[in-house]
Amino acid sequence: MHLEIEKISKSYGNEEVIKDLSLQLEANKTLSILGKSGCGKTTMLKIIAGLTKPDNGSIKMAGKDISDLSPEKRGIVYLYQEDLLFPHLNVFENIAFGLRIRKENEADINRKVNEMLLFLELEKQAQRMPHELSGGQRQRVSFGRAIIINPSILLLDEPFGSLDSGTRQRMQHLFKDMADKFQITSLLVTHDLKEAILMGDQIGFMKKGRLQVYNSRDEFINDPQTGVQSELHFWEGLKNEKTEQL
Ligand SMILES: Nc1ncnc2c1ncn2[C@@H]1O[C@H](COP(=O)(O)OP(=O)(O)OP(=O)(O)O)[C@@H](O)[C@H]1O
Repeated sequence: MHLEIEKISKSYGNEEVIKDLSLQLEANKTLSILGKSGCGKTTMLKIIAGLTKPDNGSIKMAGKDISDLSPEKRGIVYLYQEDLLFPHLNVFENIAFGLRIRKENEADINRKVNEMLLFLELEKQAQRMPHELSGGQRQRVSFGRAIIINPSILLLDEPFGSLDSGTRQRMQHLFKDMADKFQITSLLVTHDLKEAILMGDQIGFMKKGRLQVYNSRDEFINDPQTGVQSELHFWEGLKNEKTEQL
């Protein structure tokens, strides 16, 4: 198992924000987690990234306990909605940044960044500065920057939240292609039911700090608390009304 979280909890004052949270995630899979605002999704991601210390519980990666490792040593990338690009660096250099920090040689950097630019369909924008890009293009650059360093786990916090629905859909498909090609293991949190179903190999539902993971899409769809059933009834009701009017 690539990621194993066992019985993590976290309180702020009297508020228990994460309650006995456990999950397991295989390598090269995506776990999407659906939950309402305030249910503890971001806190969970911060704990996995090492930015927040849990009160109890353990985190293992590839069998090794990483609970006491600093964020830098975990090799995890945490990408959130407002993730900013470096404004003074062009697209190429934004994507190359992590490789330069790791002191990779120039030929490797050029090869990897050019491959990534091609994949992201950003080769024509390579020399542009972030302020000269659209929201969707900026988003693609931030994915490229995150994925090029081959993170052990990619944590995505509402990554498509600020995009219009067409761009959002394109980005969801692009991310799925990238996850396959670059063999990414990721956790993605979202408020969006369809996004959770579309993106996840496994789907989790978080409510008031408790996480339930469903191992199949059917299990998730059939549980009334996930909201899929009421969504289906809504559309069915609308369809029947229309048919009656005809
Ligand atoms: N540093 C902190 N100090 C005190 N309380 C906090 C802190 N961080 C989060 N909380 C509280 O923990 C709860 C969960 O917050 P969290 O940000 O994890 O929710 P979320 O599910 O990510 O919400 P959203 O979808 O709105 O981002 C909230 O009630 C929040 O007020």
